[in-house]
Amino acid sequence: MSYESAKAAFADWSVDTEAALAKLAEIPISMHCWQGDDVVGFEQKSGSSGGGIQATGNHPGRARTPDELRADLEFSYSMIPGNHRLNLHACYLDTDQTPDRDEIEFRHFAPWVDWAKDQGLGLDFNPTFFAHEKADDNLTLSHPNQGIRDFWIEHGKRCRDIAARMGLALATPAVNNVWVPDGYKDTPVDRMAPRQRLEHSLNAMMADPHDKTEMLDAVESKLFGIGVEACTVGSHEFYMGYAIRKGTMLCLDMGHFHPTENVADKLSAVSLSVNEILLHVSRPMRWDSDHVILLDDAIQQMAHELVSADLLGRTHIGLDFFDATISRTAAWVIGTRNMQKALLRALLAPWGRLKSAEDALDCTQRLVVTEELKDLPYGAVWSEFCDRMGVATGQTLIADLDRYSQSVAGRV
Ligand SMILES: C[C@H](O)[C@H](O)[C@@H](O)C(=O)CO
Ligand SMILES: [Mn+2]
Repeated sequence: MSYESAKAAFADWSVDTEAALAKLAEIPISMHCWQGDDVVGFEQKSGSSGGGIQATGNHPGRARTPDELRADLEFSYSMIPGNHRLNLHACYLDTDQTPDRDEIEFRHFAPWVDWAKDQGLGLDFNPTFFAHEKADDNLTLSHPNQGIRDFWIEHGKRCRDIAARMGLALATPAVNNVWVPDGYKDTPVDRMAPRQRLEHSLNAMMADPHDKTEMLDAVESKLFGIGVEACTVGSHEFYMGYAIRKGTMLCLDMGHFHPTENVADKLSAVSLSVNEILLHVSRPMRWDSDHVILLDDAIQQMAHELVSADLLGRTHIGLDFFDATISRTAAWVIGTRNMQKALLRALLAPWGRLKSAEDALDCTQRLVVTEELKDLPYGAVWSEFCDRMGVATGQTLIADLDRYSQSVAGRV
């Protein structure tokens, strides 16, 4: 179907496709660097990830250096319509030096900032509280040992400074998201002490104020991870309370709740108590497996909530998945485009009509309209968006993704 026919089909429902396309073009997605190299980083050190983050698979083409990762990212962004962001982890520093986590400085990330400026990308940042010998107990900011806590507090402080410098350099605030793997494999006798220690460490780490035009603090909860099945110190209730009391952003990772929970349902609820939300859009399969996101019901509901509840202005959309069984660049492209497709569908919904039916308790009308909308020609509007942005679709996209994947297959 042509775009003009699709436009007319949506106009029949009083939906303006041009307004939807204009809005979609303004929504940045923060693409996570760690899909490109299976969460390894560039520290020339080893250590287990901890907290249950684990990339599985051995598809060829893993980026081994910052230059390779940037080349893969450049290709991927060229396959994704719109202007987006990169979410960088602290273990992805780009330097010949080998600073420990409590020694990193902005200069160790300067090549990323220069590159981001050149590419017109915003940057977001994350301290790395895993894959380090001082995290091997699966305890960091809540560790009973003061020295280990201090080490991680210093890391966290430095990351906030680095993120703020990134935000300043790129004239767009960098979200600095804190996730720690802290927890216990078996049932602890004292759940209070580690939570008190985590609270004190976070307070110490975030004591220095930063301009919100440069850096925004976020905290990320988790239900459980492999190796910390019995207790996660930074649980949802812990961070929800912390974010409300301290005025930080709350990060909702779609893989960090019970598999039957609807994370989209949480958006309106938490938005009444926190100003801004960070999303880690992911696809948990039975557990926090971080599969590449599909255009499925969970993602669609997330997009619907963002649009229907008017939360796009105070939600930062980040992605969090890592699949090493498929082309890593294709994973980025497919996942990011799926997030955009879900947003487009939400932007093309006749919200006034749907909400009127609901307000009138006309659930039949709500259901029949919702189901009829599924037959509308979303694909034609998406193709138009990609055409206008000079980005491939369909067979051309598939061929381009395959060509790039083949070109990096020789990396060992
Ligand atoms: C690498 C990220 O920090 C990590 O995925 C974190 O966000 C998470 O979700 C841990 O399960
Ligand atoms: Mn996450």
